[in-house]
Amino acid sequence: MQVYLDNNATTMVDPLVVEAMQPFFSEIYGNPNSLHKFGTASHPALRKAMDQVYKALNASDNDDIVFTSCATESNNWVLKSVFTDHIVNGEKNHIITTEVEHPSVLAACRALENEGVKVTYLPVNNQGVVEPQVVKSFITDKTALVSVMWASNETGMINPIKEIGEICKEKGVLFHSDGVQAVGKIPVDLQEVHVDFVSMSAHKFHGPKGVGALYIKNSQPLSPLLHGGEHMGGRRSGTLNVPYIVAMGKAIELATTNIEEKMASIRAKRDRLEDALLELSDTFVVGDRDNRTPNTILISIKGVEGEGMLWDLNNSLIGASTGSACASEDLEANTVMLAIGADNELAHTGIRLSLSRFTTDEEIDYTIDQFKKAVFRLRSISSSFAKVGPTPGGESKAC
Ligand SMILES: Cc1ncc(COP(=O)(O)O)c(CN[C@@H](CS)C(=O)O)c1O
Repeated sequence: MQVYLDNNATTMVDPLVVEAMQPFFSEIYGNPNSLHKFGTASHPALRKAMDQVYKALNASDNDDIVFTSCATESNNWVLKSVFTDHIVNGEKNHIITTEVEHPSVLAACRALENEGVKVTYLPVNNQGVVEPQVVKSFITDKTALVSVMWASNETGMINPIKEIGEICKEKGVLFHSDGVQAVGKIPVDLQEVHVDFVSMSAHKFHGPKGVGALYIKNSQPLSPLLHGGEHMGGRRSGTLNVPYIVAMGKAIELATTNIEEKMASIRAKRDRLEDALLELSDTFVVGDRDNRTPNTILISIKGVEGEGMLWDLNNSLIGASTGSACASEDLEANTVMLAIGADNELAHTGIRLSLSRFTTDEEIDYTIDQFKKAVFRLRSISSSFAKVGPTPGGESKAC
């Protein structure tokens, strides 16, 4: 048996999505910007995909949704164009974000710091979420943008986006949320929550890699990141990737139809897995599961290096991660665990398990069995665990 539990890194493309893409490779393949029939033949499908995304997000007709190549592009677009539109002219000079954002936000912010922008990286609490009043306390009349991820790719913890949005609206500050780990996984209603910009990525909800989108509230101005053509109303140049846009529409429709039912089913499997793993001594899971995306567990196993655990699980054909795939090469401590106050040793023991709607009960049973065997094996050769020994009574909990 092989079990894929790294769905926060990327997901399998739903076979129904693959089917929806097919006609647009060799049958309806014209350039949508061409005026002839080969080009206009793709327009109905493009309109349908756009409608599917609007419906899934409950976006208003006054809002814009622009397809991009990925969420990394969407995140960079917001940050760099807010800089262009509101900071270069001297109107503002400050951006607020958090310490635990995805690298595509953090690296873009660091690039803007090199341009002289003042960036505040807010801390998170011991649950790994940022507190609205902390956001409010750092907003000044020079703040151009607040950027806070909707849900963490590492922990699944969900930030108080509605409350932060109300603060930003009251203060007249633009608000961006990296919605990659929320869209398609939990309800996102953009008429319920005030956010100016939301980034998303199809390969997180069973669409293909290489297509994402940016939601822009009230179609407000935002300078293009890419120039050179009137595509997407001049918002984002580049020939439309028709099969992938069609795929994103189908994928978001599948992911958000009966989403509560889908969430309940995934959550039940996740909770069963989490409860079983917490039976191991000296383990803890980051964040209260009631405020977490239904598919994610970030578990720390005292005395077991994350990378070692990954390889052991890999030998059992179980795919997991120690944190975001973008950081998988470095053997650094998990930054989110450091941010919530774990010490350096503990922060090296994090394992991220992320399920999907395709995860089966049999796969959960297999994972529980193999995970416990791996922990026993690795602890038996672990110098640190042997030295310390298990905590009497083996304190294990979600926190
Ligand atoms: C919150 C968040 N924001 C942006 C991205 C990037 O999405 P792209 O469409 O691939 O560019 C990701 C992708 N996180 C993967 C790969 S690093 C993970 O293992 O956590 C994300 O989780």
